[in-house]
Amino acid sequence: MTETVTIFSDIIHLPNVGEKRAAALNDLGIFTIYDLLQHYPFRYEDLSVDNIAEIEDKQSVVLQGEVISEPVVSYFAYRKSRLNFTILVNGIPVPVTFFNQPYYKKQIKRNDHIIIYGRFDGLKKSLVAQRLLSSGGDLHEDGLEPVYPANAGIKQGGLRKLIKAAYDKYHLEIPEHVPLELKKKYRLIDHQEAVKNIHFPQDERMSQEAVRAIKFEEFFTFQLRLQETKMKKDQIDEAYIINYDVTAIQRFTDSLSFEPTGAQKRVVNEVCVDFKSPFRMRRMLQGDVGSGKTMVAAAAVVAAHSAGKQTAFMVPTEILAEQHASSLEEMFAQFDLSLALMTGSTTDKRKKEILHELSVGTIDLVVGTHALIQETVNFNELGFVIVDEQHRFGVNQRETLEKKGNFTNILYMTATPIPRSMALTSYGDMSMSIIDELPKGRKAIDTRWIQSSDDQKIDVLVEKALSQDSQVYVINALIDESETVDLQTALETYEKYRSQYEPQVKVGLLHGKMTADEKEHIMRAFKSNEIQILISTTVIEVGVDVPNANLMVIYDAERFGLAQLHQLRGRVGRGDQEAVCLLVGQPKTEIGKKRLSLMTESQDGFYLSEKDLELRGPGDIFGQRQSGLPKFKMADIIADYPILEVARKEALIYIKNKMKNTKTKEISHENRN
Ligand SMILES: Nc1ncnc2c1ncn2[C@@H]1O[C@H](COP(=O)(O)OP(=O)(O)OP(=O)(O)O)[C@@H](O)[C@H]1O
Repeated sequence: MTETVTIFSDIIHLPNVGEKRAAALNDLGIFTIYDLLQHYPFRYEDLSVDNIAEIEDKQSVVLQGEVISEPVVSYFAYRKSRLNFTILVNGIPVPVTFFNQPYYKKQIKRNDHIIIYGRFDGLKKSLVAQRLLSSGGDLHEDGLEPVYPANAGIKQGGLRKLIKAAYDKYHLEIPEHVPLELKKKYRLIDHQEAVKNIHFPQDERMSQEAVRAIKFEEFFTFQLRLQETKMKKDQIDEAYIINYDVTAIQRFTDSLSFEPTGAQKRVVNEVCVDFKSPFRMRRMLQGDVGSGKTMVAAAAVVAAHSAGKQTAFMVPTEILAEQHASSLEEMFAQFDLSLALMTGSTTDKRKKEILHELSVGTIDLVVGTHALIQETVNFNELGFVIVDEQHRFGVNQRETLEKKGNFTNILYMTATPIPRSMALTSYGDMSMSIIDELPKGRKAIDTRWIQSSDDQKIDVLVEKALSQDSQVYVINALIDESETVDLQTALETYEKYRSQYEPQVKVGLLHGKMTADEKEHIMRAFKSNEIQILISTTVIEVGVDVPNANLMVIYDAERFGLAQLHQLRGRVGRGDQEAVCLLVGQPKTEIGKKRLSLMTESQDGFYLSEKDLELRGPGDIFGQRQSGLPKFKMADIIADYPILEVARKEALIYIKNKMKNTKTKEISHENRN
């Protein structure tokens, strides 16, 4: 039985596509026939005939004229050839040369009317021709010719022919996702029409209309998917309700040594509203560096506890787990709330105790690494899960933890401010909470930028910090993706600082080639002030808290993104002393300069992450693959943000209406029964 070929079938089913061509197409990201139709041009060549009176020197032109001399082929060098003849264009004779295309001689005859494309020499009034567009009785299609991303295995001409063939045969199967009323509202052409016009436009206006419709379609379908997942996950069930005691939260906030900021109070409230609702909470908490996320998490733990629910708090590394456990312990000092820490280093004996206590419910909160997702871990009444730096865990790991409870509410936290546009697109299926306010009295980190590695200036700062018993971070840039090169640079810096400062102070080295244990060991030594100067590559932890470190020197700062520099800078100034961050870098581009001067001007992570996105583009921030950002074929999250906003709003309305209609139908169905 032969398989029915549809627009979604493998590209190999198209005529003129063999294994080799299919492989070349695959390299361009084209796997199905529909992928091929969505392989959009990145520019157009204008193939309408030019007026010879208006053309300029070195311009690509299309000329139409009569051949007035016999075409002659002459050979030179090794297999090189020239085909020469003259055409008469509006009464002006124009000498034409085709290089290395002797075969055109057969198609071009004296007295023919032809149309050719090439580069015009204004001085000599001659044309170096590249293509014959029409000769004899051939029809020349006026208009714009698409130029596609291509490769050695499949070139422009081949792609154009394949796309044309695919369109002719399968255009009726091109899916339409945008509802008619939206197309009317935003004056969008049909998707099928748009695909046609993007590949075969008659003029610029048509191609622009196509681009607009395709971008909307891409964002709209993406948002529909996102919202649908959200709805599915938000199934109503009373079992999700956490009936907390509001006075417990009040007692907790009263017991703190500080007054929560407005943003902290607002976010605690947002979590509480979710707790009381019969939907599963899936909330992402974004907080700027040092904005006090831990307090918010703690208040939520107190709320869950007051309703008799246990909490699991998962973080990516042992150091962070220890850090969180100790600051939470401090916050719960006046509370009857039992906390345990469970990591890979927990002894077997202690682990056994914890496992037992978790299963009988005498531990209210367990903070830990992925040790928490082991099969042996069972809870008595797990109702709340917190995942810190969630992007560092796989989806499976997160789900395994969530499934350890029956109806768990989930709070994800991240210390990397995500620009609004990115957050909406990547995490649109979660609710979002933002802490964009720093605790009162927090001093700005004195951020300076020096152009060259002026050792003297750096030395003065390092010596000053050491004389005040402060500790120092020295960060080396990520030179390239290979850790080997990074390591080399870090090693050189390490040797330099050692020879300069040891044995009076101890210099430590941290890099990505170390095992997790070695890294933890060094970080611990730095935390406990056994090491005073820490030389590190970018492996230094997000969220690491060493309040005694008040100077950070960042070499080759121009190689970092703004968001990353901001994260790094946030490692200092966590105590009550003045902190300095010294950026050493000589950016070669204007953008590079702008980035470093922005760092000296702003301490606001959300502002900087937006700027970073503007300056670098989304792919550059973390590398497209790591960022988890969806890639669109035509639309661009940054440049087309206004369209994204509209598409998101409309997708939401569309889904809500759909749900309403389904309900109405169910009700009228019940009535009939
Ligand atoms: N409202 C507040 N007023 C004063 N100090 C606060 C307030 N909230 C939190 N803090 C203190 O600020 C410090 C930073 O808080 P926390 O560790 O929760 O920050 P964070 O959001 O996790 O930051 P990072 O992501 O940089 O680690 C802690 O020492 C905490 O006790």
